[in-house]
Amino acid sequence: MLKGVSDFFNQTTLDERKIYSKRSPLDKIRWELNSYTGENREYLKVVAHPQYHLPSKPSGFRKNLEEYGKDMRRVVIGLARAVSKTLGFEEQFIEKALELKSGFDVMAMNLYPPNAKSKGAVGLSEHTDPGFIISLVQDVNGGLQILSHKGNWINSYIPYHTILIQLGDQLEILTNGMYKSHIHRVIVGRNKVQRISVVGVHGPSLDKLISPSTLFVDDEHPKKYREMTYKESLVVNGDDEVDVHSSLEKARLV
Ligand SMILES: O=C(O)CCC(=O)C(=O)O
Ligand SMILES: [Fe+2]
Repeated sequence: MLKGVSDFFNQTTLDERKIYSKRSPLDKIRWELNSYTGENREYLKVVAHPQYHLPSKPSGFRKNLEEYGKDMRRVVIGLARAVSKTLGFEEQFIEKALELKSGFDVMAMNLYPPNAKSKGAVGLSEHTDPGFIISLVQDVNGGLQILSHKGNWINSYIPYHTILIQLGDQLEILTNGMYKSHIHRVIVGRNKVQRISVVGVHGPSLDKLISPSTLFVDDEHPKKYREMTYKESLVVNGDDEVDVHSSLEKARLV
């Protein structure tokens, strides 16, 4: 799958990729190249569920990604059940609360240049991701940092053939802040070679209203987030659904 993504970036011309630049807020495929001090990243984001949208070139790319997407959905449902059980609730708790069966998934394929070709040290500035959970695979190690609860940046080490799972905004909202959406960033300052990551943002159904579950709210733990559909939360800052940008700050009540 990573080879397919690498072929997309390395075996197509810039003009072939530019076809997927922003055309409309309803785009299902979005490409962008950012090269400035705040961001050094080329990316392709595609809607992956309920329906998969993928460029037809290069050959093999589509098939590999579809297969990975299908397998990841099984992992996501499995994790939803495991987390529900860990919380002491019925197995279907998260699946139902987020309507994951018709969940909105986006796959972001990111290419970061080697440091010799980047403008500054930042690949992607600090942010959280929307959704229930976020899956991440990469071709070479280096760059992704996660903010610890003590406020230190931790370099992530992801062993080869491993999928890193991060928590997303809607899990934080559903649990009224018990689980925190991970703050992370990408640093390219020491990267000798280019790095590719494939990030799956696995979210609720677009029309599902997401708010803190009553199971997490009581006199000692007042409601910390306002209610919004997943779609509203994705577009409230003027972004498009396919951009999958966080709006957690807008949802916060306290
Ligand atoms: O490339 C990475 O390691 C992280 C990318 C990321 O955070 C994102 O696409 O939201
Ligand atoms: Fe992210």
